[in-house]
Amino acid sequence: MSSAPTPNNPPCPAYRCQEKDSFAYPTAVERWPVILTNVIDDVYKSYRDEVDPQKQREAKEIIERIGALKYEMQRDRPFRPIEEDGSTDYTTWNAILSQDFPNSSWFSATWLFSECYLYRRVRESFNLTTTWSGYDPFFRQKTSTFQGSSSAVFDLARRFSVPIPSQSDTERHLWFHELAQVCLWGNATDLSLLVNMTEENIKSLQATGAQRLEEQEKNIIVNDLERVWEKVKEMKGGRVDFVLDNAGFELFVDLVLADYLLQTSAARTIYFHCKTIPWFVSDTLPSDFHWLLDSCTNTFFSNASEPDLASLHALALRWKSYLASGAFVVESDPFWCSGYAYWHLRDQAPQLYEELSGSDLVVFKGDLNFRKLTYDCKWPATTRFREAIGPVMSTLFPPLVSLRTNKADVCVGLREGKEKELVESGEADWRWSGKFAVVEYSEGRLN
Ligand SMILES: O=P(O)(O)OC[C@H]1O[C@](O)(CO)[C@@H](O)[C@@H]1O
Repeated sequence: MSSAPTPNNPPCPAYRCQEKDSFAYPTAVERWPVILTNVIDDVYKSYRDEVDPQKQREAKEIIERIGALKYEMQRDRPFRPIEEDGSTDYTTWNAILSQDFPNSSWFSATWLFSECYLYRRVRESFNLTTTWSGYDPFFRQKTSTFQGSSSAVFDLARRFSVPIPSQSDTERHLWFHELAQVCLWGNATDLSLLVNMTEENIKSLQATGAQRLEEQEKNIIVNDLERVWEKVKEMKGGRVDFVLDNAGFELFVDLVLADYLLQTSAARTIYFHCKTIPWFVSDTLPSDFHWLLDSCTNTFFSNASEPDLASLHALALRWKSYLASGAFVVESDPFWCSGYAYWHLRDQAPQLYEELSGSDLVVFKGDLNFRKLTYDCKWPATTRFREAIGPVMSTLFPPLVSLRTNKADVCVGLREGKEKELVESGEADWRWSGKFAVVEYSEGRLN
């Protein structure tokens, strides 16, 4: 590699929305317009009964701005700077725009950057108002999808509401494998992709039973789970960090795994890293985290049976007690909502990097985190994960694992011949169909 990678010049050629054979293209052409239209519909629903004239006027302004954004994006106009919108990060955005994307437009820039910029522009539309600046236009969708996940939520609550009895090493091993897989497949159901999925499709992806997990295990095309277990089984009262992805069901299963790590004393503290602004539709904000705990103890799932509700309440009360005792810590940092790949974590967010350096294991959930770890570029699929996450993350950072269902082109870590097998077995869209997953581990800093 001749020079250090930069956002518009990753270590391998970038995926760009203008490339019709990449998932970037349908994402920009078909999915982004739907997502923006849904934002408009949501604001409309929220303001139509509003009596405050300022709120009404500002809602109309937001709708106009999102309409203009959609027009600009669909016609591949050049990027413009983020307005001074009262946020702390607009200068960082404008610096990257002028340094790295001075002549770029929506389809010519890297897919990773364009998509992050899209969500930052949505936020700008709200930030520029007085009465809507804290509003999350995706909250309604997040809550209704969580409501639709109730059968998997209660399956898990019935099993895990009671504290885990003491376990033999073999039992611990088996439980860890099962819960890590539940946590992995919880990523299959994110809202930006599920625009066209039926409730039945979603339920099948969320199935938590052992038999179903066993069937799905063959779809984990890179599986380092055993290496993760080797690390976890040695841990005693450590620190684990979850760089979260989606709110709702995915967060729920993250909490189940985190709870298991606490109860088995592998971890003493679990840090959850949330987004700072509404992001990729369903990503977790600190408010979503607290909302989830509340929705499991209030009347949100009011149609469930008494025993089911009692299980869920018991589980959520235990999680709340972890928050109160400091065993669960909720954090957020603007870096997670920047346009930078994680190759730049140390230089762009030194404090966050420093803090994460104290972790024993950092769990990166979901597709976008994987894209950012690997710089979202055209690595040969057999590239080693260590190489794709770059020198800092592979040799100076703590052990890390990415739990990701594949929803974008980039993929690394495959064994020789696997890609060919997938394509020949009729899975031409294996990179982004969401049917396959990877668990990729880096043992991190060289002591
Ligand atoms: O919630 P996740 O797993 O990060 O998925 C979001 C991803 O899904 C997609 O919407 C699929 O392309 C990507 O844009 C993004 O990387």
